[in-house]
Amino acid sequence: MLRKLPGTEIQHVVSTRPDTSIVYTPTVFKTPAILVVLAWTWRLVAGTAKTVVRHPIASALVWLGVAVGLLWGWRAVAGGVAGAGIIASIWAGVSPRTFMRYAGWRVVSWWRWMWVYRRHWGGVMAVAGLVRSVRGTGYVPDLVKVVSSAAADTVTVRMLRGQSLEEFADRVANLAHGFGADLAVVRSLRAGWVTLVFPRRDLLAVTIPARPLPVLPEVDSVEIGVCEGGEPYRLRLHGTHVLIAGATGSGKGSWLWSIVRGLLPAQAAGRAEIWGLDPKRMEFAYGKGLFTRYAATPAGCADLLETAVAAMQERADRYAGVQRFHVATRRDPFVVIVIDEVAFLTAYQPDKGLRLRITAALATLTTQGRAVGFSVVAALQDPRKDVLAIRNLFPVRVALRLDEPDQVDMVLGDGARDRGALADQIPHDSADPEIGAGTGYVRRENSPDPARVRAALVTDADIEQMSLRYSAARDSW
Ligand SMILES: Nc1ncnc2c1ncn2[C@@H]1O[C@H](COP(=O)(O)OP(=O)(O)OP(=O)(O)O)[C@@H](O)[C@H]1O
Repeated sequence: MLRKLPGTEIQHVVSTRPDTSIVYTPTVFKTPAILVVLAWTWRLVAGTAKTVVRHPIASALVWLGVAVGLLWGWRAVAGGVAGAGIIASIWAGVSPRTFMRYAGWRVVSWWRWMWVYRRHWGGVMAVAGLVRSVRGTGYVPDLVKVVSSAAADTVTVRMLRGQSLEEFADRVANLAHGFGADLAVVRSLRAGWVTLVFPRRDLLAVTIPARPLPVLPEVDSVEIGVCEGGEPYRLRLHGTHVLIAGATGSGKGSWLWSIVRGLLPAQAAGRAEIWGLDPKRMEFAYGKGLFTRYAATPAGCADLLETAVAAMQERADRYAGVQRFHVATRRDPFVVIVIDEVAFLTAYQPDKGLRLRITAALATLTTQGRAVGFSVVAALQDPRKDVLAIRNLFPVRVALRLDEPDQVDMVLGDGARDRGALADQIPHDSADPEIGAGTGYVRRENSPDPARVRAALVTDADIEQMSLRYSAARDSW
């Protein structure tokens, strides 16, 4: 083996153990001291400038402390720190919200940047396989910014040139464990940049009570629940169609009822109509007085869908050449057709004639309804294509808890699971059905990154209250 080594390198071989790669003694070049001093000075200046640019407030405080110390001595610095501490405590006591917003979270962000991320950055990147070596020099993705909130740390990273988002997405588990989080979500920011979100406290772990009924009639979007960061989550309805997929007990009902709840004031004002299709007779029957129209039998559902198609086409004829977009009015209300377990109507329906009628009506509504104010919201358990061939006609899709990892991309589109939509890992406990129920990932129309959200639970008591207030004793069925 040694004979095969080229030329003089044989002299430098220091290890030839069979279980390790060959190690050579390094060739030492004597660098002039002045070059070493210049290189270190340059690194110091560049590092300081970078720190000042990235952390202007913290840097200014440090410089201020140094200046005060030089001018008036360390007692003055200690007095200043104590004074600032007292002011901060009073501020935090009087208005904790503004204190955290303008000062507290900045300090937490800085601390976590330094203690959690900066300290372990190189090591975690190397172990996760995100460091690249080019001609013997190692390159590490650049940790640019950390923003902490009650819910999560959001870490902004500049990738190495030539690196892709997918490389980070493939290593979410390594990154999460490396930085002491339970999970990590990778989001694209812009070309060459990536955002890593490390949830710290799961704001979605608790059941969210039904959202307040809107004060004004709303049709564009309705408040469904809460986003991962704690902000309200609104689902757009007008001008789109929504597919909600989730295993049994995943909480599809809370999504459907939150949609109904959010539209009730608009329906009462005559600007919206909610049509309910309830083939299992389990979901909407309890509050069927809340729907403008309601059907439960397969034949009734087929008739209702065809009625919707006819109304949609009549509206499209009227609009042709006159108006291109729908505006919800009393004459032309926004019609939302809410369907529980659509597979009962499309795949499991034994009557082929009915199945074909229903599939054709659904395809027509989902391809032509958006512009004229007809939206379909459908829920189903099994997202396979043979169960709902037209699933791609739903621009907004929601993946609640799913049984298998493959189903995530079936619902949210290719690569969604790699981007952090771990719908197959949403917790479930048959002893406590509320655990994880209503939690899901949403792929929005304008972003490839899935968002984790949780719908509010609309209880039977909420439905009773809504019925008392809004049931207009409809006689349409
Ligand atoms: N958003 C939520 N928050 C907390 N608990 C919820 C939520 N949604 C549903 N649950 C709980 O989970 C249980 C199952 O919910 P739900 O019936 O809506 O599931 P599903 O997906 O419609 O199931 P199936 O397909 O079998 O009808 C409910 O009884 C309720 O206790």
